[in-house]
Amino acid sequence: MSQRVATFINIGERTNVTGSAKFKNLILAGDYTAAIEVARQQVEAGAQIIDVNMDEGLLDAEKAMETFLKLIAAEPDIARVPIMVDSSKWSVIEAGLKCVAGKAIVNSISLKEGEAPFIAHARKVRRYGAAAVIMAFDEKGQADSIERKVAICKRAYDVLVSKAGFPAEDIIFDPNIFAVATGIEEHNNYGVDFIEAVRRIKAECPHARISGGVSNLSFSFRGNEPVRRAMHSVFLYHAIQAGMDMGIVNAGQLDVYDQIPAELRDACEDVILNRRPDGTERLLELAPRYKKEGAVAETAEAEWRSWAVAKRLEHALVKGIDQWVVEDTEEARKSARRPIEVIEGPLMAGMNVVGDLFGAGKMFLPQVVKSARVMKKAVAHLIPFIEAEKTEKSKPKGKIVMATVKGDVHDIGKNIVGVVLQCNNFEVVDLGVMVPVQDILKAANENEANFIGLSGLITPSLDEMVTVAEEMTRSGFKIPLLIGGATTSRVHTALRIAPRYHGPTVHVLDASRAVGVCTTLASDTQANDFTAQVAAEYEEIRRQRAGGQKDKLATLATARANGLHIDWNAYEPPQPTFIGTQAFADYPLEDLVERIDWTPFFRSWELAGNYPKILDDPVVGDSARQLYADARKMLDRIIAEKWLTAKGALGFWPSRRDGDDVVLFEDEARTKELSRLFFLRQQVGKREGRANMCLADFVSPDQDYLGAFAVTAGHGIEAHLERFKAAHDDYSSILLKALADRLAEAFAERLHERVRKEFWGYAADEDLSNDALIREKYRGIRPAPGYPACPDHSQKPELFRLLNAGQNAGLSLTDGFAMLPTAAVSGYYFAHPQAAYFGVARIGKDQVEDFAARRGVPVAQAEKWLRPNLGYEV
Ligand SMILES: C[S@@+](CC[C@H](N)C(=O)[O-])C[C@H]1O[C@@H](n2cnc3c(N)ncnc32)[C@H](O)[C@@H]1O
Repeated sequence: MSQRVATFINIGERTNVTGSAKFKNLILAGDYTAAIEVARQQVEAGAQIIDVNMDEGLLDAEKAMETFLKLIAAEPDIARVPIMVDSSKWSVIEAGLKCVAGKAIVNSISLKEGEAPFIAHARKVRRYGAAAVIMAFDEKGQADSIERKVAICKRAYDVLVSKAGFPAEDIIFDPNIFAVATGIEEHNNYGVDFIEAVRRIKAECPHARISGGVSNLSFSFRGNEPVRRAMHSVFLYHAIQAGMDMGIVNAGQLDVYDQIPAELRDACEDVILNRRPDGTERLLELAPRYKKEGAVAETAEAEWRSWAVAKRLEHALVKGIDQWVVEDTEEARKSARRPIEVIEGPLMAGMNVVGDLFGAGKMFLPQVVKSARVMKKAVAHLIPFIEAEKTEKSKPKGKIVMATVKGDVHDIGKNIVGVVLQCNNFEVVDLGVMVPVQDILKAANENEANFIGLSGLITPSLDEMVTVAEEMTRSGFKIPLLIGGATTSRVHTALRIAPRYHGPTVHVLDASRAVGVCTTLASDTQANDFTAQVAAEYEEIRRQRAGGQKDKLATLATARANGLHIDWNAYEPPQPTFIGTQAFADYPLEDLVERIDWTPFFRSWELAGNYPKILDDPVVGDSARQLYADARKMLDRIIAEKWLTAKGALGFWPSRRDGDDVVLFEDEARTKELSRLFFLRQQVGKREGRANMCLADFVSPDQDYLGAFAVTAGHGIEAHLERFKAAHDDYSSILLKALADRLAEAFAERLHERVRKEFWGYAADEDLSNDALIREKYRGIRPAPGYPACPDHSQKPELFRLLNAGQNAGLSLTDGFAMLPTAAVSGYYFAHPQAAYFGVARIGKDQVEDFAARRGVPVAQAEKWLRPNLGYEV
């Protein structure tokens, strides 16, 4: 099969006014520029011949044919494929033939009006050196049975060869493909008739070729593209084996026969080969299920594998197919002067297409990451050759330490920038993702870096970048700081980051600018001018932004007076079933799967929309479905092969509120103080009747309880990340990280549910669906340090101490209070029915001083911890 498929010729059908409404409208509107693009797209999608038809009542078809073909002749990338001049009018065909420089194909002539005109037309075709499509048509009409198909073709063949001197190899028969599965019994054998006729015509008419308009076949399934594509693929699979040489078919829209789901493929086969009387009913029954399933495979594999190597590399990059990338890269390398040219040429060109599609919203992050995986594999193959080639002269232009900052796992942008810089002779020290500031500075020192590049995709990264800038200043760095990533901007860099760093700070818009910026900054002559110019631009941005008025904050005393006043006399605090902690050493992952909230999973890949609706989204649905299928597949393996271990701890303690603190005790008598948690209160002005909230307000000043938890699903992840790293597989790596995050969140959700029903037991009868759980329709909250109601991350060490999270859950904290393993969730449990989430937002200096005094730390330390919430400049 594959051998024959490789020689099968696709005839593009979109430049046909009778078949494409879009093309017709362009021609009617005289928009030939856009019409030519249609031809180009066809060729790019793999058409090896393009069929041009201008048979439209409102058109001067001869003129249109002439104009269009002349324009095409001037486009080398289109003109390289033969043109099929298609018309039912001989005058139009002749007008076309006059404009085609290379070998043309006439579509079509037939015995419809008898032998004499047929011979006359054939002779004329011959004079132009063209080939011709011969329709299986005679004086009696179209051939509809095997016998008539074969008989008419044989007769035409004999006439052409013996009477018109027509070369047999220039004869292309079209024995008519008719629609099957129409509900009319006579039509059931049409597929078989065509295939059988092909076999016999090939035997009886040596050297002649066979073609056909494939889309007719599936006419009854209009509107169901996936089923139509499957039918076409199955049909061609058999017809090509029988000897079909070419076909009018949308080349980019054929599924790979082997990849069609077996059930659908069998049903199509039953219909096309007329294998069972109820074939049509069965396919009709099945069809709706596949309507939304999308493409089985974008382009028939055999087809794109035959393209030129640069085109193949581009296709592999755009489609994220890594199967052949090493062999294609090797082929490109062999024909390149230097290995680096493969990167600078076809690979970068392919990545540019990816970048453009991504930018235009036609491609989404999961696909881009798959593309990056292809790129990485290609580059990994080339690196040894590039290294081997390096001479004394090619010293790196500079060294850059790059990192995705702490709190962020996204590194595609960074990786691409890294690749581009490496290709341009910069040395890249890539520290990976979630890199704490200390590690960045340490690496920069150790490597004597010339620049530091920070990347981030999520908003919290912006603050982390400010921290890095401050730390760089504190540590006396002077080297340029480059800021990049989707969430960053020139304005944020100018307003927040640049003022915190004493050296040059430059926002780099995208990978393509990175080389220019680094080259300029590495240049002895240009660096100073450039940094001065950027600094002046940023100063101007700051000047323009200055002066915006902010709401006035209430004093801490006023805010406290306006706190939430719960009637504690009317409340009986529920007693937990135990005091102290409980550990879960190996929580079953199976128990977590149904608690997974998939919506944030898609968001982490920048696919907007709620699960499960997102799977049917008209824009991102295809991407989302593909990603979801990959995720479920990996999740099954995570569980079956126990890639990850979930560990956690929870605890309950007698407690009491003390101002804005909550005091925890070892004993029910509340005499032995165990801990004190320091909460913050809203100070932004409130409307009448709205409280200035603080989490402490939800705890009784007499006798109450507070709970806490810390869970992770990240144990064991490293070995697998290493494995993916070795395979240059960022896609699987990020997928695994995202799934581990999901499992950790699901663990938190599941544990909270058990807390309410079992361990604290204040809602034993709760019975909520997963959807209701996700919407947090239950009593009580589990606020997490670092989130808006308790934005202070620095309370995490105390939380971890209380839970003995190190021993009980194998969890630790980085210097920046990020939890390790990364897939982790922690927080407090509040049980009061009025407990709700809120945001502390901006706070005043009076509260920061009060907070510092309560915690026994200098005000400056408190300001550092609370920086994102400070309502004043420091
Ligand atoms: C980040 S989402 C996580 C749940 C989501 N279903 C998931 O799987 O990703 C919600 C959690 O964030 C925390 N959270 C949300 N809003 C908060 C707030 N204002 N203050 C404190 N914590 C908050 C709580 O721990 C809450 O359970």
